Amino acid sequence: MLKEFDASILRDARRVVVKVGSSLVTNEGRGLDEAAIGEWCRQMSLLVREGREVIMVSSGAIAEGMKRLGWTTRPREVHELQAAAAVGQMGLAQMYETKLRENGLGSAQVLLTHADLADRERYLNARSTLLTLLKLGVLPVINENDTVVNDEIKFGDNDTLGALVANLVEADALVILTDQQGLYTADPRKDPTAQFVHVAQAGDAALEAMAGGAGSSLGRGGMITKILAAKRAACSGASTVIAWGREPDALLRLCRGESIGTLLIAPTQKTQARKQWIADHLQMKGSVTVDAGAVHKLRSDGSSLLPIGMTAVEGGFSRGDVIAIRSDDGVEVARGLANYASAEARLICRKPSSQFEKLLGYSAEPEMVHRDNMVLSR
Ligand SMILES: Nc1ncnc2c1ncn2[C@@H]1O[C@H](COP(=O)(O)OP(=O)(O)O)[C@@H](O)[C@H]1O
Ligand SMILES: N[C@@H](CCC(=O)OP(=O)(O)O)C(=O)O
Repeated sequence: MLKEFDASILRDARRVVVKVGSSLVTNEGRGLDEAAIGEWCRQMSLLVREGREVIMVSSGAIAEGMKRLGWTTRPREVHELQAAAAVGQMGLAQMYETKLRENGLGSAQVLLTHADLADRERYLNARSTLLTLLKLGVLPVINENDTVVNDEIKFGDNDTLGALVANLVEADALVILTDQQGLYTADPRKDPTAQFVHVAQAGDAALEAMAGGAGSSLGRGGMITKILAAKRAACSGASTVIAWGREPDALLRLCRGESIGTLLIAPTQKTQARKQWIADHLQMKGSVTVDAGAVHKLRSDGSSLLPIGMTAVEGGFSRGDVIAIRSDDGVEVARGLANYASAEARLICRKPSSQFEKLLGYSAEPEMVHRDNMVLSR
């Protein structure tokens, strides 16, 4: 196990996903905790003002819905849980909107399902929307779209959703705020001798043995889903901090480089992780051939691939598929995520972006493959 809490990880993080659990958000089910939500919103707005990009993943819809409906025990029927989520989500969105606005920040509600992130096209759409919101200086507040999912396809707990969002937007860090100071060697509610874990490597199997289930009937996952979320976030190079949500100024202090909570360090760097994922694609559904000028731009200038440099489109692929980029002698120059399906790519091949709207009926990205989603082949 690692000993040093590397405070520079959070200090240097530009893009951060913050996740808060149901019990914190709803004050153990007593109703939306206005003061706590206000505090997180104040801190997040200060972070945005200093140039960081922040996304919030907030639970609490079901717990708040139960409170508003006067239900004291969690229903077992899925449609009742879904109804509670629909009621509670109104309050949640309203509260975040109000508190962020009070702090001078715009907000946006994004409700996602597993199917949205499993489908390549919807995945890319969700990604583009979130990145656009960040660029606009608006803070996205995400929850699972509980009303349309059933048990088999649910994320279930928002720790997993937080990690998937961190992967989706390639965040530098995931901060999971909960009702404990962080990870202990055993559930501190059950084992008073449990020791605090300051730092460890995300994905270390020993952590999974320490973590138990949820501490209250409101939380879904407990510590185990947080440990697994850290492992998942690490796949795209994001490190995770698990910290107490009521720790004064926790978010600000973490981003100033203070050691708070448990840090689970991603073993691979962000860009390396993403490029590795692209490079590892053995089977590609298609390719594009590019002219000598485009080859030079990709290899020497670090440019994205624009359709004007393409001379042919081979195979059938969808938006979001990994495709090969080849020179006219068939040698693979690079590979990356296609912004356009093959049928559309054929329409805009050799064309400048000014003509895309006329050719496609809509205007979208100027790049066929963006540099961030591309890795050069050796
Ligand atoms: N090893 C552990 N260290 C800390 N907390 C643990 C551990 N194992 C289980 N837990 C429990 O996990 C709970 C936090 O998870 P959960 O109730 O799902 O919260 P949230 O709503 O914040 O996601 C804690 O209150 C604690 O009882
Ligand atoms: N989407 C659900 C959250 C599920 C849940 O309980 O998550 P968590 O409290 O983070 O373990 C809701 O808003 O009620």
